[in-house]
Amino acid sequence: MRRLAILTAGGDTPALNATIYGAVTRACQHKIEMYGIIKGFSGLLNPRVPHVHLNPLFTPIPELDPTRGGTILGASRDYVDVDDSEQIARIAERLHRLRIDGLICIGGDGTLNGMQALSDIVPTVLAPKTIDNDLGLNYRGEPDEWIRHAPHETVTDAIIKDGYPYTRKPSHHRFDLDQMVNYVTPGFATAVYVSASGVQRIRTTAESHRRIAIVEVMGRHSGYLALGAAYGQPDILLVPEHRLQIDMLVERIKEIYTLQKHCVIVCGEGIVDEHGQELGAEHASTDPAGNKILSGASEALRALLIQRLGDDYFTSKRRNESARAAIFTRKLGHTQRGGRPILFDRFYAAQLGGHAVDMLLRGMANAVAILQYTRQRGFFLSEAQANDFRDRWGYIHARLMHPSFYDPRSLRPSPVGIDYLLPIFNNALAPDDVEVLRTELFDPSHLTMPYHSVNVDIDKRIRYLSES
Ligand SMILES: Nc1ncnc2c1ncn2[C@@H]1O[C@H](COP(=O)(O)OP(=O)(O)OP(=O)(O)O)[C@@H](O)[C@H]1O
Ligand SMILES: O=P(O)(O)OC[C@H]1O[C@](O)(CO)[C@@H](O)[C@@H]1O
Repeated sequence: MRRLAILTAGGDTPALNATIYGAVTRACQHKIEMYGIIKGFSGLLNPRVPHVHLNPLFTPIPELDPTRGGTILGASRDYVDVDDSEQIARIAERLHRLRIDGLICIGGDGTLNGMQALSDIVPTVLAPKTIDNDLGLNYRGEPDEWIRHAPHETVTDAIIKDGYPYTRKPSHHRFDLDQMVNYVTPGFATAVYVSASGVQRIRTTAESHRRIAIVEVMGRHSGYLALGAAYGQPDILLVPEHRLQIDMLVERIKEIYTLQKHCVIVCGEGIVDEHGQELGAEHASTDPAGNKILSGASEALRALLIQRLGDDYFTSKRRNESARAAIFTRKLGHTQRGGRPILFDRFYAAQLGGHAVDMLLRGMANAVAILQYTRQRGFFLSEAQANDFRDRWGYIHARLMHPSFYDPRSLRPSPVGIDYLLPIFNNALAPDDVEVLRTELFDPSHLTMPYHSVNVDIDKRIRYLSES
């Protein structure tokens, strides 16, 4: 292989540049040229295929800094239509003219779905990323448990994908952490770091003003991020994999509020009510990939609590605030996806990027570089076939957090959930992750110099395929 291409698709994460860096470093060692495709799949849909040579003279370009969050290549959620054979033929022709021998897509479950069409025309592998930690399997064979229903069938608890409602058969699998496929994905650790810090900061106001804070974290239908936010010591944690038991929740809040005069609740953005309906789904819209944009779980929960607790509850506690004033929400939002990646993400993202290059060199295609963990071996790199992630209809589902990670009675992580988190976070931070704050944030030049975006420098490096 003489020349590879790499792209970043889906939402950004702090570890994308680190993955690109790992892939480029490995490519340099093998004297392979690496072209970065601009803005994910949309770069391939563009007849001029905007791209950047990432390692001229087999040296990584200086803009490629593994500690810089996001992606210097840009990302998008544009769609390669598997059924549009003409579009795919055009992409094949463009890659051929660019003399690309293999492609690395950095992305999550959506990217893996979108990669299928490409792997038929050029050897393609996925290097995983996502803050949601939903790319992977809790155990091999998990995709076979999905049931696809007729497009317009009304089914409770269904997740709608590509127009089809999907539900899960009850699982009889005996879960063991060692069997997870892709234990954790680069991007997740940094997002947890931000979420946990956010929870701690928001508690200050709740505690001082005797309020109930509801902190909403991302993750779509998967509760990993909410689970990880437990490091910020919220009083209550709500995850999408367990239906909300409102009576129990209200009782628990009262107990906590009576004791400590405030309460901090973390909720995943995809939490569901007693009937399996998403709490914040009223305002849902869709992006081109068909992902629901989940909005408003925390606001919907707040409305429920205002109604259930009422002003009287707070008056009885000798507060002169209404329930409306005493219960507030904060979405941590895109802060979870931004900024410098912490050590765990930086290191394993780079390893996975390098591994993706090795996989292509070994002749693998339509495959995924994965990060495995067992109690005996610790973390190690491996690979899986994309088909291992597909259900019987060929669809790759986002991994849900295994329900055993959560204790629905205490509304906290279960012992299994704690065992899951510990290996990731025991040594996740490096001294420089903390030191950087001390040395860089209050740099006096920040007050006088405008922000210099890496996009400006990358723009000067972009080349195009001639249209002739
Ligand atoms: N079923 C599908 N078929 C073809 N392309 C898809 C499909 N699902 C998603 N894609 C494309 O894959 C890319 C990434 O998908 P998506 O936006 O779901 O993010 P992701 O890879 O799951 O990562 P994250 O969830 O972390 O943002 C997008 O460009 C999207 O259009
Ligand atoms: O950046 P956008 O398009 O608002 O997407 C937000 C979604 O992307 C993710 O950050 C990653 O999939 C989700 O957690 C979240 O629901």
